[in-house]
Parts: sequence; structure tokens; C-alpha cells
Amino acid sequence: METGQLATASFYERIGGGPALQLAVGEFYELVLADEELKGFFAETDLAQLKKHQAALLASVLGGPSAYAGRDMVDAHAGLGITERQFLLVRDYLLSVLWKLHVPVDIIDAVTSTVLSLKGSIVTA
Ligand code: HEM
Repeated sequence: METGQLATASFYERIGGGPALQLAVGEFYELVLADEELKGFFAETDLAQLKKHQAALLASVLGGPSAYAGRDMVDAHAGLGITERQFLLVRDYLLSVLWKLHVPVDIIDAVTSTVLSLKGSIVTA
């Protein structure tokens, strides 16, 4: 029954699966790359690969396929000298995209906690 399916659907399924995540990740990097304080970090980055990894990481956090094949968060951000302020800016861009796409609030809460738990691995300045 429909309601039974809704009750057991993962966050990943509830937001629309892979296509919805790709949209969210695309919009997220548009915001990040338009920010003067952040865009320099990505000057040398293969953006297609980055978006693919970011979407895969989010998918596994949200209970979808766990196909994340990127580096762990410490290795990916080592030596970048990211400050807490820059970390919070990036977090806010991610959350703003999720709000804009009408992602339900319980899912936003879960993403917020996960992102916060990564702070110690990402902030090095
Ligand atoms: C908010 C939480 C964050 C998450 C979940 C996250 C996640 C990721 C992921 C999954 C990758 C790809 C790793 C790979 O391809 O192997 C990545 C790479 C990267 N991230 Fe983050 N990130 C976060 C915050 C930040 C912040 C705050 C900055 C800079 C201000 C940043 C800058 C970068 C850069 C520059 C790369 C690419 C590094 C390279 O090309 O070698 N990230 N991140």
C-alpha cells in the first residue's frame, strides 16, 4: 500500500533519488563557485568528478546506494587551509539548496548533523 511504502522509504527515495541529488549538487556548486571567498579553492579541481563524488556521498548519507568512491574527508581537504567560517559558508549553501528543493525538514536535520560531524576533518586553519 502507498502509505506503507512511504513509511519505509529511505531519505534518498523520499527526495527523488539520484536525479534529485544531481540537481541539488549542481545548484550547490553554482553557489559555491560564485562565492569570491570560496571559488579559489576549486581552481584546479576536476568539477565533474567532484560533483559525482559529492552526489555519491550524499546518496550514502541519505540511505541510498553506498557507491562513494572518493577520498575520505581528511585526505580530500588536507592542506587546503579551510577556516571554520568557510566551512560554515559551504554548509549554508548546501542547506539553502535543500530548503529550496523542498527537502523535508527531518532529512535536512540529518544532513545538518552529518555535515557538522565532518567539521573536524575538513577545517584545518
Ligand atoms: C561541508 C562539508 C563538506 C563536504 C561533505 C565535502 C565533501 C567533499 C567531497 C565528497 C569531495 C570529493 C573528494 C574526492 O573527489 O575524492 C570534496 C572535495 C573538495 N572539497 Fe569538500 N566538502 C565539504 C566542505 C568543503 C569546504 C568548506 C571547502 C572549501 C572551502 C571544500 C573544498 C573542497 C575542494 C577544493 C575539493 C577538491 C580537492 C581536490 O580537487 O583535490 N570542501 N569535498
